[in-house]
Amino acid sequence: APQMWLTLLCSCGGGAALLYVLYRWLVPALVQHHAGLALLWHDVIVERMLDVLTRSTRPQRLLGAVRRTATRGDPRSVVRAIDDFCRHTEWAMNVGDEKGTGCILDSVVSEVSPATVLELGTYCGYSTVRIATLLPPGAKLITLEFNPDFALIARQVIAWAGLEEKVHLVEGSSGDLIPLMKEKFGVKSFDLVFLDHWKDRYLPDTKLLEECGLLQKGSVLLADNVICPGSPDYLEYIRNSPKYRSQHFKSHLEYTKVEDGLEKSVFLG
Ligand SMILES: C[S@@+](CC[C@H](N)C(=O)[O-])C[C@H]1O[C@@H](n2cnc3c(N)ncnc32)[C@H](O)[C@@H]1O
Ligand SMILES: [Mg+2]
Repeated sequence: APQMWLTLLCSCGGGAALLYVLYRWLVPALVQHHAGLALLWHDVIVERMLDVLTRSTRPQRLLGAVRRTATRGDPRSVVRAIDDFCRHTEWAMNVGDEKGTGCILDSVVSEVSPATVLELGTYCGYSTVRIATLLPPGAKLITLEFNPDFALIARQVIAWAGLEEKVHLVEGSSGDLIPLMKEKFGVKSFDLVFLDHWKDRYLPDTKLLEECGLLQKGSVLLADNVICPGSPDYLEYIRNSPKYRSQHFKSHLEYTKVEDGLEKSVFLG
C-alpha cells in the first residue's frame, strides 16, 4: 500500500509539473505570434482560470503587484511594476512597454506637450500614468472608463503614482461623455486624444469629437491597437480624410510578438 501511494503521489506531482510548464512557458510561447490564439489564451482562458483559482480579478491582482513592488509617489516605478507583472506573471491589456517607450506613446506626448489630453479607455490606469508623467506643468488629462470595477482600480493606481492632481478619471461611456466635455468639464478642445477603448468606438467617437468642436488645427489623435485587435473602419477614414495627416507606427500587441501598430493623425482643421 505505501508503494501504491508513492506511485500515485509521484504521478500527481508529475502531472502538476507538466501542467505548470504548459501554462507558464509552452502555450505562451506557441501563441505569442498568433493574434487570435494569443488573445484567447491570455484574455479569456488564463484570466478566467486565475479569477476562479485566486477568487480575485486581474485588475485586483495587478493593483496588488503595484502595491508590493512600486514606490508610492514614483510613477515610473508604477509603470515598471505593471510591465514586470504583465511580462512575467499575467498578461493584461495595457498599451505596454514596447508601444509606450521608444518612438511611440511617450514620444508623441513629449512632442505635442499637450495642455489638455483625452484618454478613451482607462482600464487599470497604466497608460494614464505613462501620459500624465510626461505632461507639462498645469496640463490636464481626462480619462474615460465605463467599467466601474476597472475605474476603482485605476483610481488607486493613479493615487499610488501620486498623479491625482493631473488626472480626472470620469466614469461613463465615451459616447455619452464626449458631448459634455465643453459644458460640464470646461474643455475648449483637446491637444491630444489617446484612443484605446473598444475598437468599434474609434470611428464614431472621432466623428463625435469633430462634431462637438473638440479638435482644433494641430490636435493629435493617437490610436492604439489599430492592427490587433484592429479598427479597419477607423483606419480607412483617418487615412483618406483630407481633414487629417496620418502616420503609422509598427509595433506588437502588448507583451507579445503579434503584429500591431499605432496610428498618429494630426487634425488639419
Ligand atoms: C484596452 S483597455 C485600455 C488600456 C489602457 N488605455 C492602458 O493602456 O493602460 C480598454 C478599456 O476601455 C474601456 N472602454 C471600452 N469602451 C468604452 C467606452 N465606449 N467608454 C468608456 N470606456 C470604454 C474598457 O472597459 C477597457 O477598460
Ligand atoms: Mg491598447
